[in-house]
Amino acid sequence: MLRTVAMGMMSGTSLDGVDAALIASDGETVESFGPTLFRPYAEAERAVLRAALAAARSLEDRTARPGVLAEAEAIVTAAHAETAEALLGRADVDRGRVSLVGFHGQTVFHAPHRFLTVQIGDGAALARRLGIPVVFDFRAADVAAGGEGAPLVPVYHRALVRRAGLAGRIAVVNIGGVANATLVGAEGDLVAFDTGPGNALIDDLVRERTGAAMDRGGLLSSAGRIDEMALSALLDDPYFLEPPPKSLDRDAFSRAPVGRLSTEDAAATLAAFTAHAIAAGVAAAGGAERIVVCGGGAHNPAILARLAEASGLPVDRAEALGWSADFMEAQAFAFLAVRSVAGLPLTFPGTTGVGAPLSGGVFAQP
Ligand SMILES: Nc1ncnc2c1ncn2[C@@H]1O[C@H](COP(=O)(O)OP(=O)(O)OP(=O)(O)O)[C@@H](O)[C@H]1O
Ligand SMILES: CC(=O)N[C@H]1[C@@H]2OC[C@@H](O2)[C@@H](O)[C@@H]1O[C@H](C)C(=O)O
Repeated sequence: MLRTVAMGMMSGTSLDGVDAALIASDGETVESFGPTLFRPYAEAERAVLRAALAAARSLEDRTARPGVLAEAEAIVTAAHAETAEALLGRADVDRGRVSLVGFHGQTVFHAPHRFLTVQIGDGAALARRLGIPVVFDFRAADVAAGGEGAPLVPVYHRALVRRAGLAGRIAVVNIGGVANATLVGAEGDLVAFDTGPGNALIDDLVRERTGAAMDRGGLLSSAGRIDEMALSALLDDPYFLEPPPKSLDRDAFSRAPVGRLSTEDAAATLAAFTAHAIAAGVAAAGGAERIVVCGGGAHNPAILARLAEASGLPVDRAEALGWSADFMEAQAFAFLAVRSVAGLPLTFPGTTGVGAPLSGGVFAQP
């Protein structure tokens, strides 16, 4: 099949900013990885996005943009246009060769059992502004067909595992705001699901207690002691008993059990919560020979150490395999855009619970 140079852009549940990455791919394999760019949200933009997340909880219609949601959508579209322009303008990028953009947008609400998943961001406006076709609204078709609408990245994880020629069953784990795992079997069979919290609870705790956006380098999580009672209370949630496929909204868990702990102990306990939920999820899904970690949580040594301990498995960061921990999702949406245009499936019974492999995404011409 013909290869496309595509740009993928992701604004994840942690609300940290826009990740953009270029890849060359035919939608089956990844020929090469290109330059990447991260554009953080300004604190004022992030405040509007947080307000939009709260407002979106009462949405009944996924296309409605009442009040702050319209403002947030304009911010998301503008931030992505700016990021794409900046990446396309770089000296190491040949703008004329980039022929497709995959635009995830920003999830503001995810309730697939109510047939509702809401990603804000105007794909048609982005296509016009960039003069490049854009694929967006990747989750809607899967949810409409009865799937979870997430995770979508597993088919990209499989392409990377095949490309690296890894043997055995591999767990690729993304620790973003929420954490998700893809188990890639030796035959390429896929089981995927959101494991539980990623960094969102830690981010919210640290913002409230210190004003910082994150526990950078895991310094607080590493300095604290895990409160086992609080950890048990956190893990005592029916979500962890549900079989995969399953997916989560960013704000599915409460951090009330760590409310009385010092900031360090609370952060350590929340890091352990993330790690234990991943380890338990991987084990319940049949286990793996190794775990490869990507997403921002790969920068938190307390999460990685607890994950190795709780799973008893070798845990590597994506970089150990030559993959990008920070831009894997952006690359994935480039890959998914190419698959969408080719009519290839994005989701599978094992990844979202959809009845049969299904393509998705909405195509916008400039
Ligand atoms: N240097 C760092 N030290 C510690 N934590 C970090 C570091 N860099 C990023 N993180 C954590 O990772 C988060 C961002 O991760 P990432 O970009 O993978 O999430 P996302 O893509 O927004 O979310 P999701 O995958 O759920 O959609 C930050 O909010 C922060 O908690
Ligand atoms: C609804 C939604 O946006 N979910 C995100 C979120 O962040 C991580 C996890 O929860 C995953 O399910 C998904 O993102 C990645 C990119 C995915 O779809 O694979």
